[in-house]
Amino acid sequence: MMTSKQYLPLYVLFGTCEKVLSTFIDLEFLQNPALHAPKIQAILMLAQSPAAEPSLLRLLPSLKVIASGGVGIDHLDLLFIASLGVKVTNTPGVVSDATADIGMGLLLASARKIVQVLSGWKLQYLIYHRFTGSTLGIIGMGHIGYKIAQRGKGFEMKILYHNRNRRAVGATYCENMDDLLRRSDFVMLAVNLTPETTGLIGQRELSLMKPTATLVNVSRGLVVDQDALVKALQSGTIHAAALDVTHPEPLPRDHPLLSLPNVLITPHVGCSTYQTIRRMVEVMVENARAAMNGLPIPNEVKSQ
Ligand SMILES: O=C(O)[C@H](O)CO
Repeated sequence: MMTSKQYLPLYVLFGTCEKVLSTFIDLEFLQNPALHAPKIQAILMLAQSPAAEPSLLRLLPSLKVIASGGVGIDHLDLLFIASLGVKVTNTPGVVSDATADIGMGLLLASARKIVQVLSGWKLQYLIYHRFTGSTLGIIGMGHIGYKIAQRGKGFEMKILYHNRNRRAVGATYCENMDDLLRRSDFVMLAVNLTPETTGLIGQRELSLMKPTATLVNVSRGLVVDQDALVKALQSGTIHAAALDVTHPEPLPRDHPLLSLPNVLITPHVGCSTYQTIRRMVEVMVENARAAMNGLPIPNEVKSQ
């Protein structure tokens, strides 16, 4: 049975999971982290937490590991952290089902305008583009992309995907992303945020999409050029967008994406189920413990 005292050398940067984490960590410890800084060997943080500042990390001479929850590690400066001799871990696979669920939920809600019609009869929203049997283009065929493809097949969708390499996923590979953009009724972004994927979808890419198409993003806000997206949605270049991620999060209240009638936005809740977060925290703790004890680390992320 774990007790919080065993975890005294952990310092937690809270994201949205305070309740779950507090079952593992002695909250009293957080009152005065500076006092404990020399003892801290591990930081647990969530993928959507603010970046771990170099100025903070330099204060922690005993730090061995940053155990990040979720799959994305774009909030971490891997090269700088490696230069401190500190390991980084994530929790791949744990978030895939829940994130794919949100992706499909957004897709379906957007296609059938479920949010727009919730409050009753609004004639302009009563006819939809079909969902079952349409073409779904997935950009990024990792764990999450794969789970989305499986769900799409349940809706009898034709599945296209674009990825750095071809995978045996029972879907049509588009080596050229433009080809996928031209052919898809729904485009789902499920890539990691890297320098190569930052701004992946801009004005040119949006102009290749069908005017009836919907863009769904469960990846990271920065994968899309948001100004270009606003223009594409206002001008009818594409039909709609459904976003679980934006940049920044949350968007400022006066951001045009928040008032467009053809946009649905959820607040980065892809992985937010009790079961996913609990498992995520368990894996974070397993990773942190392994690194702290010099054991093989289950999910180490190497800097390139
Ligand atoms: O990166 C992830 O896994 C999700 O965005 C959760 O933060």
